[in-house]
Amino acid sequence: MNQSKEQRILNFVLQNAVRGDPCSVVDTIDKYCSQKEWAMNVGDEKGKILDKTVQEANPSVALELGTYCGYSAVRISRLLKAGARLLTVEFNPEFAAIAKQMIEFAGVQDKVKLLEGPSEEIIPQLKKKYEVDTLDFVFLDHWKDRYTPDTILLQECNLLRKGSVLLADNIIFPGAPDFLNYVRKSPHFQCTNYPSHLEYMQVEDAMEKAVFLG
Ligand SMILES: O=C(NC/C=C/[C@H]1O[C@@H](Sc2ccncc2)[C@H](O)[C@@H]1O)c1cc([N+](=O)[O-])cc(O)c1O
Ligand SMILES: [Mg+2]
Repeated sequence: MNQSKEQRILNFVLQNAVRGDPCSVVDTIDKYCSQKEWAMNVGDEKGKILDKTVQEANPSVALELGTYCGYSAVRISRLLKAGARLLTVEFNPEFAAIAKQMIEFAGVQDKVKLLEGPSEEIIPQLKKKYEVDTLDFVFLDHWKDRYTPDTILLQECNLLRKGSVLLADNIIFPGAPDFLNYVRKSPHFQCTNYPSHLEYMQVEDAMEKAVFLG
């Protein structure tokens, strides 16, 4: 049975990156996906925006929706302070298995908890089952039509506090128009747009930061 693209990305990392070095894992994925096979990792250009936003928020508890191969989970967790944790949600079992190995190879497994299942099921479990009080940072990079319902769900589950930072990928391509509308029109969010480019391509894209005002 021939390998999946995601398996080929993982194998390239296992053979070319430095075990226990998250930066080398991130750089190696970017090398493969820019030179060999495109894949929907946030990439290095938007990754730098992600880095700055994470460092500014300096979260104790962060949530990622859409793990895929674990690129942004490794990228985010490498910046977390001692004792801080990232919960990342992935519902595709094949992707979750790849991401688990990617996270372990990078040596960030003590900071990252991969939750398998759809975000709409996992989010309501975060407080009781995963001992979350409120979320300091949320990275949205899953199905684009889930950004808005999941943002509403996070509020309904009282998982956001004054100052919680949401960062959404792909605002332009593939686009998340209803999310953009929702957060920009809502009195509960202060929004900032970060123009960028689609990972590994010369296509316009952008990220949107939405800070919850309570
Ligand atoms: O479609 C995109 N992303 C969807 C990502 C989806 C990821 O999240 C879950 S869905 C899920 C996870 C958790 N809960 C519910 C659903 C999928 O199994 C995948 O791992 C995308 C597409 C392009 N592009 O250029 O076409 C570029 C990008 O940067 C993208 O992020
Ligand atoms: Mg994306």
